[in-house]
Amino acid sequence: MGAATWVLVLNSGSSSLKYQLIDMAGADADGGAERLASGIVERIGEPGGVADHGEALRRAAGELKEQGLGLDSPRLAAVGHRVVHGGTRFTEPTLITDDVLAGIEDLVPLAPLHNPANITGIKVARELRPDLPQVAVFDTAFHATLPEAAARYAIDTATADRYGIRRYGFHGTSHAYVSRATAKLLGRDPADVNVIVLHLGNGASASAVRGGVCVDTSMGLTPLEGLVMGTRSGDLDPAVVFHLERVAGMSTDDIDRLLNKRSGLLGLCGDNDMREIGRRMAEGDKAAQLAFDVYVHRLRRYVGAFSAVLGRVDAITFTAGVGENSAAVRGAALAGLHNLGVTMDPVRNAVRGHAPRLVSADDSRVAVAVVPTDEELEIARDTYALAAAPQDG
Ligand SMILES: Nc1ncnc2c1ncn2[C@@H]1O[C@H](COP(=O)(O)OP(=O)(O)O)[C@@H](O)[C@H]1O
Ligand SMILES: CC(=O)OP(=O)(O)O
Ligand SMILES: [Mg+2]
Repeated sequence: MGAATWVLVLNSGSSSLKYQLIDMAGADADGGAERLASGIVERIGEPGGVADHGEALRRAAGELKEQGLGLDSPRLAAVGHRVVHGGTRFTEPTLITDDVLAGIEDLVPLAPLHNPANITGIKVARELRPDLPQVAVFDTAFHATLPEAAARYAIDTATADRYGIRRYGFHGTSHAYVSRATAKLLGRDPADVNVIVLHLGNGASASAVRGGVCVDTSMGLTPLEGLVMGTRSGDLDPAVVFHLERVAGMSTDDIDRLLNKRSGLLGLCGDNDMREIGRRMAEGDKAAQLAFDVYVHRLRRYVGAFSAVLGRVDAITFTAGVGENSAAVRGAALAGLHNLGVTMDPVRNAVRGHAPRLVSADDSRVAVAVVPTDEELEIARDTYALAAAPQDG
């Protein structure tokens, strides 16, 4: 029988559970981890779907068992959980104790769509394998290095400090993984490379990474700020909220739902999937075109802003569902930015692929890259390093 080198990674979203079982036996900084199984349980809490994240995890466990990879296996070393909000308390991967779990529960008001699902995943995994180390890997952790000038909102300091109001940033495992992978693609040491990472999935965020250290990011107190997303508005004048309260008579919860669930691409054109928007644009659909234009305009603003924040930019990297797959978004976001040293290669940009690749012209001062993200592998590495790797000495 082999040693316990498997890590189960759970990535609970607001209505889905993604899981992967990864064997870390041969893993090093450059790869070697082996994906044994992966799956997704979708439509959690929706008609026709499973009831909650607890049931989703039991279903995932059943699917693994059918493949001969049951969670009762002695090869399983630890469970790694994506936890979206770590607040100021959790800035490193953390072994989950009762006290840590209580700390994650305290952060629910800052991430009401995300942290409750993560907490259910932790509780059910502990029930299934109480003997195993469980590790929380926080979306916010990579952004803990933000300088105060970038992390502070310009509001009354006492109020901000009392209520923990500051920029936390999210998608940190993705920004960390992709910025390192970009340096590797360029054949350079991450410590010497400045990268703007554009993580464009359902949730979307940009970050500015200087020498491997995050110095700015577009998401804020919650994952609502910044870029236009599938269903979230991203940046807007905070007075929009007061206006909707006073003039439209909407409640705080109504506005929360509006901005998180009925805005972004969906709010602008009725579709939140960039593939469908592309099809509609090809048919001359004006609403779809406007949604695309607003999305891209916001992206360009952040590219410009983070170019100024970094001073010297070595690479701009696209990742996640839209970033990895939409040549149209990449092309439009970076068109005509020669003054910033960016020249795309339209042919390279149009080629589909699954490997990290360059899509800029050879004479572009700033490299433009597409790098598939792998949040699960990053979480598995953090989990294994903390809980399961053979200790020296
Ligand atoms: N071929 C494609 N072309 C354009 N957009 C795509 C394509 N495939 C996926 N997407 C976009 O990626 C989004 C999902 O991204 P993903 O990173 O998987 O999201 P998340 O992990 O946040 O759920 C979809 O909503 C869709 O807009
Ligand atoms: C933090 C966040 O926005 O996550 P997701 O993209 O999974 O919704
Ligand atoms: Mg994602």
